[in-house]
Amino acid sequence: MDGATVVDRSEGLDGSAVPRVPHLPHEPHDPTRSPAGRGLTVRDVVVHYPDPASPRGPGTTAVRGVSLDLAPGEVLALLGPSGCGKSSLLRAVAGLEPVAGGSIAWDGRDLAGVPVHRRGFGLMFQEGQLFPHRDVAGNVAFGLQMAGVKRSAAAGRVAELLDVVGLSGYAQRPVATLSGGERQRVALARALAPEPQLLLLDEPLSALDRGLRDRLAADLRAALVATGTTALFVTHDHDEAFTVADRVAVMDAGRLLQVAAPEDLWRAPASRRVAEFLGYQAFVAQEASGGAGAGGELLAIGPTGLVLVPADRGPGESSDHGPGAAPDGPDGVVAWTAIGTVVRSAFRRGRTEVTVEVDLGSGPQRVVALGTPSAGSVPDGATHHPFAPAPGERVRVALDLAGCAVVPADS
Ligand SMILES: Nc1ncnc2c1ncn2[C@@H]1O[C@H](COP(=O)(O)OP(=O)(O)OP(=O)(O)O)[C@@H](O)[C@H]1O
Repeated sequence: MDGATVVDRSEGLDGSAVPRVPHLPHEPHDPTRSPAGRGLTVRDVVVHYPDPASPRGPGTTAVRGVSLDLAPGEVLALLGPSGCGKSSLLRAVAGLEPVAGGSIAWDGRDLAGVPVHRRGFGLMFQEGQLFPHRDVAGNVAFGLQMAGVKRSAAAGRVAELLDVVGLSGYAQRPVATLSGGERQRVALARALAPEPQLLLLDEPLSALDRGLRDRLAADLRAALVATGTTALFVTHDHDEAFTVADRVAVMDAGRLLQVAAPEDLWRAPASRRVAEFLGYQAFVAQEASGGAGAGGELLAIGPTGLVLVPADRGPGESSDHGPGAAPDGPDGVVAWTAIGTVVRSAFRRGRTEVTVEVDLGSGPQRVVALGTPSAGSVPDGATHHPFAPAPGERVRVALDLAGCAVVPADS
């Protein structure tokens, strides 16, 4: 490790300056949120896979007592790391996997024993699995034909759906000529066409490249909202979950950790594990950071929670915010600072992200701090280039509390 890294404790980590973070109440998980049992009701569901090599072995319990509700018209994302049980839960709701415990109901009707094709649910997977011998319209019309919808009525619905997914004019295109993103749009139109009472989507965008995923996630949300579709959406990508869903359910190791609207989840993660999964990059004991009366809590520092400040800027020159205030931007920087060593600088999305090795109280670690013009901008005619320090330079990082949250320390 780089011996040059130091903590400037005299300037706040253990001392005078007190970081103040708006402390939002954590939304408790309320499994009875759905009005009068309408929509999807999942109660204490367990999904267990026997060990194929040894039927008497312990097998794998993929879902461990999950309860959640999905109101009509709501889009809920199941978010969690690979192997946490998202797909198993989705498949159990679809009827593709038996439940080893608990119950799944739609509009108050228990679905135990109701086969997949009688649940009235639509499915869409990572690879849209289009019919290669049908054109775009033929693919979208498939579900309608299965449901006995007349050809003339189906044609109108197909045109409507192609419009919703942004593929007007594509009706006669052979699917082999489509890009990956266009194929997933067709798959979405096909899944929406029969107006499923619940649409189940399993990583529908994960086969696409990053930029396309971002665009399609927004379009997917628009299509679900425009058609009033109730949807359960599985993803391991929090950006995608936040873009598509009304509420996000975070899963880990078969259990549900927190269910909340994206903004609430981001501002008040219920535990360190949830915060880590959302991308909070560092955790500082409140005692160490000088938080008043904050025993048992951690300050969770998000991707925008650290900024660079000029090396000569002391705590006394920092902004002063009252308790509960939610500072944002460079003005939100408080006196809590530490000195570290630059590992690299990268200019991304219009800002400089500086990776700094620094000790925030629990040993040296790498964090990303945002360069701001106030950190030492370089005049260039009418414009200012953000400060981009070179590797090895010593810099001072400071908190931007608008990018931080408080989580329980023992979580
Ligand atoms: N058919 C199966 N037989 C045995 N074990 C299975 C089966 N399907 C999944 N599992 C196991 O159950 C656990 C949960 O898997 P699941 O696919 O539900 O997770 P996931 O969160 O959807 O993961 P990913 O994001 O990687 O798809 C994993 O340990 C997995 O190995």
